[in-house]
Amino acid sequence: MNSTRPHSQSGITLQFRGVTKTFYDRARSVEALQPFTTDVAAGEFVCLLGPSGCGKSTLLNIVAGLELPTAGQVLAGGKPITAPGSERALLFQEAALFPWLDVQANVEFGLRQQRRSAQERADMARSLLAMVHLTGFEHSAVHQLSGGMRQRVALARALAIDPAVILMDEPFGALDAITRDRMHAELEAIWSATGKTILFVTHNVREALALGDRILTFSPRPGRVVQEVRVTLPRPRSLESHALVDMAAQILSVMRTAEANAAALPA
Ligand SMILES: Nc1ncnc2c1ncn2[C@@H]1O[C@H](COP(=O)(O)OP(=O)(O)OP(=O)(O)O)[C@@H](O)[C@H]1O
Repeated sequence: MNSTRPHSQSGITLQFRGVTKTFYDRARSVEALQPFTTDVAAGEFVCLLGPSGCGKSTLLNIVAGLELPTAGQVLAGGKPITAPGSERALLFQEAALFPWLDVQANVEFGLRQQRRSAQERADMARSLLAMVHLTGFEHSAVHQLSGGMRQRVALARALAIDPAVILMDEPFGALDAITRDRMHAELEAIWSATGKTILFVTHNVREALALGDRILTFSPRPGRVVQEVRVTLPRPRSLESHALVDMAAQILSVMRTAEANAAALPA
C-alpha cells in the first residue's frame, strides 16, 4: 500500500475546549451543543454517538472548519481550527462524488490541485483504489456503482490528499447490514495501516462499538456528553460477542434515560 506513498501522514491530536454552538436566525435561537471538552489522541478512533439532532454533525463541521463555534475552540495538532484545511477530510452519508468524472478521476481530483504529474496521480489513485478493493473499476462511471462502492471511492479520494484526520458523518448509514459490516472491516484495516485520527458520527450503538477506541454518547439537543466509554475489546470485533452485546445494552440504557430526561423538560 505504501509503495507510492512512502511519507503517508499519520494522525494528529484534536483538543476540544468548551466548544459550544447556538444557531441564530431572525426569529429564534437553537442551542445545538453545550460546552464540549475532550482530547483526542493522535491515531485514536473516536465515535460520536447520539440521537438525531443532538449536534453531532455540527461538531464535525466545526472540526472540518465549515462552522465556527459560538464559544470555545478546537485545536488540530495544537493549532486552532478557523477554516477548512487539507489535514482534515470530511466524508458524508451520501458520497459526494463528481458525477461527470470516472472513478479514477474522482480519486485524482485532490492530487490534480496539488499539481502532481499525471503518472504520479495515476499510480497513487490505482494504489488507493486497490486499498479500498476497487481494482478494475478505475474507469467506471459513478452512477454505475453501488452505495458501498461509492463510499469506497469517497474514502480513496479523501485518503489521496493524505489527511491526518478523517471526519466521517454517518458514512455507512444508507448501506445494508452486510455491506456495512464489510465496510467496517475495511475501514478498520485502513485505519490500522495508516494511523489516521478518525472522528466517526453515528446513531448506531453497534457500529460505534464495532469501530471505536472510545465512544462519546450525546444527549438529545442541546447535545452534551452523557457517557464516555473506552472500548478495549480486541479487534476485529464480532458484533455477536457477548461482551459487545452487553456493552451495547448498557449504552442504549444510558441513551434511553437521556431521551426520557429530555422529553420531561419543558419545550
Ligand atoms: N444552520 C443551522 N441553522 C439553524 N439550526 C441548525 C443549523 N444546523 C443545525 N441546526 C440545528 O442544530 C441541531 C443539531 O443539528 P445537527 O445536524 O448537528 O444534529 P445531528 O446530531 O447531526 O443530527 P442527525 O443525526 O439527524 O444528522 C438541530 O436541531 C438542527 O436543526
